[in-house]
Amino acid sequence: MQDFHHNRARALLADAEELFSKQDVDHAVTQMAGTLNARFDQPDSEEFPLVLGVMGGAVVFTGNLLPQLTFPLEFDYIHVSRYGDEDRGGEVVWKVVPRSNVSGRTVIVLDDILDEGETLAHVKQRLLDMGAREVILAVFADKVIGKAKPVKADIVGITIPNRFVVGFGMDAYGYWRNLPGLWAIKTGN
Ligand SMILES: O=P(O)(O)OC[C@H]1O[C@H](OP(=O)(O)OP(=O)(O)O)[C@H](O)[C@@H]1O
Ligand SMILES: Nc1nc2[nH]cnc2c(=O)[nH]1
Repeated sequence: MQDFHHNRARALLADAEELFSKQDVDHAVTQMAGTLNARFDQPDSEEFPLVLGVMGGAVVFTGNLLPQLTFPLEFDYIHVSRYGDEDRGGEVVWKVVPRSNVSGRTVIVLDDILDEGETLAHVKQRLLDMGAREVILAVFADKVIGKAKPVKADIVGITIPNRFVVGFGMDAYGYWRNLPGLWAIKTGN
């Protein structure tokens, strides 16, 4: 069993291509933090935004971004999945829904990737329905898919080509969320 996973994970990576190095990724996250700090770290600002990480893919992005934010905030998470262990999206499945603390708040949603946009469109709508005053979508990677998306990110770290990527929290078949850079895999493995 363990051999199977080792072999499959290694084969996946052997066929993959690094698109963004750890340095590229770090630089992009720091730029995103700068954008958020420019809005929320103001001397006379009384805003106290709620930052929501979208688990599981956003776990690494969230962990890297949060210590670079310099303003008072509340952190919480939601858990939504639509890909599971597949490389194609399906139905949006809520595993942990937003808590009632979103009502009346400015909510900053952190997610690893905006692909077809279905996940974040659902997330944004649910937060607005629950009474969020403003929803800011901050995505680490925005994929160029050649067609319109149901939602647009407000803050983007990197723009990536239309390939299935792993690393920096993103997985293929459950593998390689732990890679520090971003790699494109061959799909259909
Ligand atoms: O724009 P979309 O096409 O909807 O895809 C984007 C979503 O896909 C990934 O989640 P996934 O369903 O793989 O769950 P995970 O975060 O647990 O990996 C990613 O974390 C985004 O939330
Ligand atoms: N790991 C991963 N998850 C995704 N969810 C939507 N697009 C992607 C992608 O390219 N990679």
